[in-house]
Amino acid sequence: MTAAPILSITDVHKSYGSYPALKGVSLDVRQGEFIALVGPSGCGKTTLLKQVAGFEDTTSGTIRIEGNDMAGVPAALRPTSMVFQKLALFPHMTVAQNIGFPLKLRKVDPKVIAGHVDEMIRLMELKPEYLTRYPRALSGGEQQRVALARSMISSPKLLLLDEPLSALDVKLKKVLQAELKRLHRSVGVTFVHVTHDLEEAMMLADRICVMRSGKILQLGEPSDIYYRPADPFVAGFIGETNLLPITIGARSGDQVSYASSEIVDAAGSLPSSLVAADVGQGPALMNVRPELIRRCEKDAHVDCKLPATVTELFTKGGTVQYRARTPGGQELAIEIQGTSHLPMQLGEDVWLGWSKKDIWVLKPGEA
Ligand SMILES: Nc1ncnc2c1ncn2[C@@H]1O[C@H](COP(=O)(O)OP(=O)(O)OP(=O)(O)O)[C@@H](O)[C@H]1O
Repeated sequence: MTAAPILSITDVHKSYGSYPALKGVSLDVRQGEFIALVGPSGCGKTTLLKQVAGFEDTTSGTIRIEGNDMAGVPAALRPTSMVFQKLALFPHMTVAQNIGFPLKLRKVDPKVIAGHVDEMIRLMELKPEYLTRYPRALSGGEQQRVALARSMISSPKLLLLDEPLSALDVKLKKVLQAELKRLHRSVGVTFVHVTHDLEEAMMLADRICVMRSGKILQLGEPSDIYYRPADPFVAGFIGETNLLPITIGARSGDQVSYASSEIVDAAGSLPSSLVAADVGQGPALMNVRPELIRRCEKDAHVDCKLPATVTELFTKGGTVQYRARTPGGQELAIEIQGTSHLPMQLGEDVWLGWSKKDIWVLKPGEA
């Protein structure tokens, strides 16, 4: 990282009574970055946003924005703006009054406010005739755009988004996701976005931060998180996956030998670049995503293959999802794209193969 981070969170703890909601979180966010915070319900995502926004005092640790320690700085004086899942639009104010409210609080001249409101309306692609309407006369998606417009009007350095799209239907959500991405590109503001939707996180974020039980498990680019998860929990949380038990042997040059009771691999070794640094000799897990697995012939020249019986199949639009079981009892998930005929039938004995380039070997642990 060359430039100083716009947001620097160092060893932040937050307890509610005796309950530790954040247990030593450290995170640096670069200027203009789009960070997605993901993790199971209750892992501390909203709590972390609240500490950054200044809605709550941290129990210990430091939060710096543009290098300035935020300890004791009230929310209103922080260069942040937060958008909530449940809209906090004022029902008795028009759209224009709602959007302009943060500037009114700062006693900005009403004419100047009107100019900024017009700018925000254009930025959020809201129709000018909405300005005089009340929130109840807008759709859910339009209300969320008004909320975004209001959060942007005070030119925050950091926009904190707490699941702003989760209440919208799927179609509208897609539209607003594209809007968020466009907004982020056009304004250059740094976004920290909490979401339950992993596809949304993958699609929007420059880096994804995976949290669990008040801690950060992994921070990385979407492809890193997806293809090189830090542990079995991240691997399974970030999409369906297969974790196949293997035994790691000796390293020799850039290859690591391995053995498996089920996987047939003529080479019996893996490039060490596919093995996480903390994996030593002994038990490990080979992470193989469902979409990397294909049906193959028994004598096919593929990097890895194993026999299995198809136990379930679900057609899902352009893809077919299968479940299969190996003779050793390993359950496998397989996803095959865009076929008009079914490549495998229920109950069929098949061989399944994959190439090594997108696998990842990680240490066993709590999934
Ligand atoms: N004001 C509070 N008093 C007591 N406990 C709280 C308070 N706020 C949050 N918690 C607890 O802290 C933990 C973290 O909550 P938080 O809202 O940050 O989770 P989250 O990851 O945002 O969850 P979700 O995805 O469900 O929104 C939860 O167990 C929650 O019950």
